[in-house]
Amino acid sequence: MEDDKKILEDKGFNLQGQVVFENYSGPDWTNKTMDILLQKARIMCSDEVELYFAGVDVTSVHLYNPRIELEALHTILSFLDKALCSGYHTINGILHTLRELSIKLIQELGDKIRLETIIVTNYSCDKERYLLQWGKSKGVRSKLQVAYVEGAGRGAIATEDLKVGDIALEIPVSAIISEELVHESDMFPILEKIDGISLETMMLLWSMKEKHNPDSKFKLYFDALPECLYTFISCPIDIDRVHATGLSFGVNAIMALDGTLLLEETVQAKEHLRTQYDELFPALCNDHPGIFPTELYTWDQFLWACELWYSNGMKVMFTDGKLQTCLVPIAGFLNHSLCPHILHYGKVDSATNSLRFPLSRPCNAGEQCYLSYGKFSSSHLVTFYGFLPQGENPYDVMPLDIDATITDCSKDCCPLSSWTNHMENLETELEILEALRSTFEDMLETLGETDLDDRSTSWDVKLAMEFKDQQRRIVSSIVTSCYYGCKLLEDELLKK
Ligand SMILES: C[S@@+](CC[C@H](N)C(=O)[O-])C[C@H]1O[C@@H](n2cnc3c(N)ncnc32)[C@H](O)[C@@H]1O
Repeated sequence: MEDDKKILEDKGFNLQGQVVFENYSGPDWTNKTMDILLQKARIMCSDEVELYFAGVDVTSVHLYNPRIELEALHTILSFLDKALCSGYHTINGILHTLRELSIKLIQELGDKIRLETIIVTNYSCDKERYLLQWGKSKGVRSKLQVAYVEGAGRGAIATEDLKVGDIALEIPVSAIISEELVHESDMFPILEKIDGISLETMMLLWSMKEKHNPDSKFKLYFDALPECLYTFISCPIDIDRVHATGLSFGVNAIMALDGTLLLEETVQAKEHLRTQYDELFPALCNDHPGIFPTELYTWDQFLWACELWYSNGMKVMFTDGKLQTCLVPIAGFLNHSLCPHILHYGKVDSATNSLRFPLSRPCNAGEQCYLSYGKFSSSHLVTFYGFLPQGENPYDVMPLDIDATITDCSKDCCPLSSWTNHMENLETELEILEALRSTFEDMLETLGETDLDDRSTSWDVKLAMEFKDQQRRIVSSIVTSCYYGCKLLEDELLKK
């Protein structure tokens, strides 16, 4: 927030929340004004990391990821809508023109980034249809239907042309799986006595049993979940492994991750879960066999539930201000995209007591409607969701240990002429860039070559190899940038 403020001030923007429409003349007035609004909105919509990477050129459209562009346009649209509602009639015409332009820009952005969805027609969607019918009977309103889509299991498809602001889906609170259910269950009095147990773990244990309850209110929800998460067989759309995450990677996939940081991440995450499981079981089954039947609380079932909650859990803010991780039937069919249709969701609307999923960009009938799961790196998406998003992920991270022993000239050098100072700075930069190049070259070597013959048909090995390929491409482009950076600096130093 402080960074946002500073950059806005540096760029000469007014921080009091007021927007001054400068008196541009000529036909380009609307475009120029929109440009200024966009520059401001891009900064407001960027977080600390995004601002850091955008650097001095924060307002340039080229450095921005489409999600920020969409957020920025959407912020402007909301601002214009609010202004129009507040009834400053003298400038209504201007506001309407700007509003039309922002809608047009959102549409154009959507056209640029549209992902092709291939619907797989030879799979029955009966269970999903039953769930939708159940939803309707519980007051769910939906402009989406469910279909199998290539590469992602099920997906939500728009049944009609949806505009910005339309509500694609509305789920009443009574149809959401939340903590309330565990509180009402017979396991709560036992679980609440366990030191340090979180409500999320309680929900997880509740869902492991509820999934087998023939009288469950959420039976159709559990029935529509993929049966088996550990099918490492070849399957064109990997239906059976939807919700299987990096946590169920087999030995070959783990081996394929060698040289990547994801290896450590998945191993550690799994170890953490195993410890958590061992702390609870078999003790709970032994002490309360009626409530925790041994056959429902195996390690495999525990891992299944963890994967379900990681890949389908949604943070919901209820009207009392409490934030809970919930399972939201039907909304759980929405897949993730780096520039989704639905950006803002998760807060229960107090007027309707429902969770609404409004569109931030249009979605045509027949098109897959995407949600944002959050600003996650590819390694996080692989570990906790079991997929790699299409396109370049601006949230990918590459943690680095920087050796702080590289000479810092600025501290102990005596005052120098500006030319000498400039040259010394260049030398330091060259030294740093060379050190970075060598670090990334080592990393590239550790990642090794792709052995195409090794590509197995199992989903986990394929995913691990894809991830490694992607890491290799990122590291290799960093090495190339460092190489050209060094060359530029060397040329500059030769002018000495
Ligand atoms: C909330 S569910 C979404 C619906 C899911 N496709 C299904 O069939 O139930 C999350 C899971 O969907 C899959 N998924 C979501 N977005 C995806 C994407 N962009 N590409 C591939 N798989 C995706 C992953 O398996 C993820 O764990």
